[in-house]
Amino acid sequence: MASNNQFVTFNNGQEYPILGFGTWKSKPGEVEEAVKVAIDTGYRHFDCAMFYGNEKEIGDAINQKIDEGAVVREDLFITSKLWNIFHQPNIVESVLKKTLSDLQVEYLDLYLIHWPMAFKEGGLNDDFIPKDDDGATIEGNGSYIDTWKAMEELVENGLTKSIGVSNFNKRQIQEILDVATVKPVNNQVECHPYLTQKKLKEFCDENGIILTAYSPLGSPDNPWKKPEDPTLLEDPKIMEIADKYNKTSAQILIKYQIQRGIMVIPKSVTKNRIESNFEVWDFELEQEDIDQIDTFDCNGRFVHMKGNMHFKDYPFIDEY
Ligand SMILES: NC(=O)C1=CN([C@@H]2O[C@H](COP(=O)(O)OP(=O)(O)OC[C@H]3O[C@@H](n4cnc5c(N)ncnc54)[C@H](OP(=O)(O)O)[C@@H]3O)[C@@H](O)[C@H]2O)C=CC1
Ligand SMILES: CC(=O)C(C)=O
Repeated sequence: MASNNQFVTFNNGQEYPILGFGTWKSKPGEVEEAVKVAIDTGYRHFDCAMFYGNEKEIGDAINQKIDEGAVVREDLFITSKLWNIFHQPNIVESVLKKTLSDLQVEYLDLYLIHWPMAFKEGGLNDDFIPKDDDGATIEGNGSYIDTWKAMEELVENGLTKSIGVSNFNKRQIQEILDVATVKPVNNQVECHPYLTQKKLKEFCDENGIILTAYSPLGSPDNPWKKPEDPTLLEDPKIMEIADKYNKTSAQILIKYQIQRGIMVIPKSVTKNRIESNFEVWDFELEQEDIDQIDTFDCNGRFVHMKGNMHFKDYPFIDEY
């Protein structure tokens, strides 16, 4: 099944599977089994983050599969992300080394700055969301430009093959490009039919940066979801297209991104969903259906971190 994988090529020549496996909200206790099922299904690209609190269990799953001979390390493409309290350059390498130790691997394939905005600086044992007495997140002094310079050293030291960013807007990416000696290969952002990221994609295409679509199914288990929020997977217009191809809504949402050349990382801890989300290689959406899905854009964001809107590097004030 793994042979069905389709790859993108980064600006540094590294190839990466276009379809990956999300792990946010996958609890310790369930994520280990989910990752093992995913590897058996054929997924080779795993999207992780220290913030998700489950890298140790993901590492256990990966290593069990390596030990039993199902895969070798070189078959896998593992992404992780540097959290917002770790922007100070002198701590970046030790934070990555903690992720490597939890994932039980010698190197990452892709390491991202998780958000452009910095929270109050902390260490590995500190709260990931530092709060003041009123319960508001405390902003930090970090600058993503300085952080980027420390990220470049990780590539030079062989700790990660590629580096990139996540949740960065056009202006913030341009600032990185202006100083980079190692170019970002990837910007991971929320992306689905309600937020197609057309303009950001055009800018990234022009600069050789591949987008990854997070929350591609509309993140129905998102902790900030309100009852009145639309459920993308049940959108009648998506369901109609799914019926036309005899596919599920999830498969249409995943294939939509693949045909746009966008990496896509749906999350599931449910065996039959993990499997069916990977069964997207035997059909092609017609261009008229892709064009129609493009028209569903309504700047609909599920992961907005609105509580941090006043931070100097909050990314979602700019148009894109
Ligand atoms: N860089 C960043 O800041 C961010 C990165 N991410 C990354 O992107 C990944 C995906 O995004 P996420 O927000 O988790 O949301 P998704 O859009 O992937 O949706 C996940 C939800 O959809 C359900 N689901 C999965 N497959 C199906 C299916 N075939 N039919 C019906 N329901 C289904 C899952 O349920 P169940 O698990 O119960 O099966 C879960 O509730 C994350 O896990 C994370 O790795 C996400 C947000 C922010
Ligand atoms: C889910 C995630 O990656 C966030 C909120 O940063």
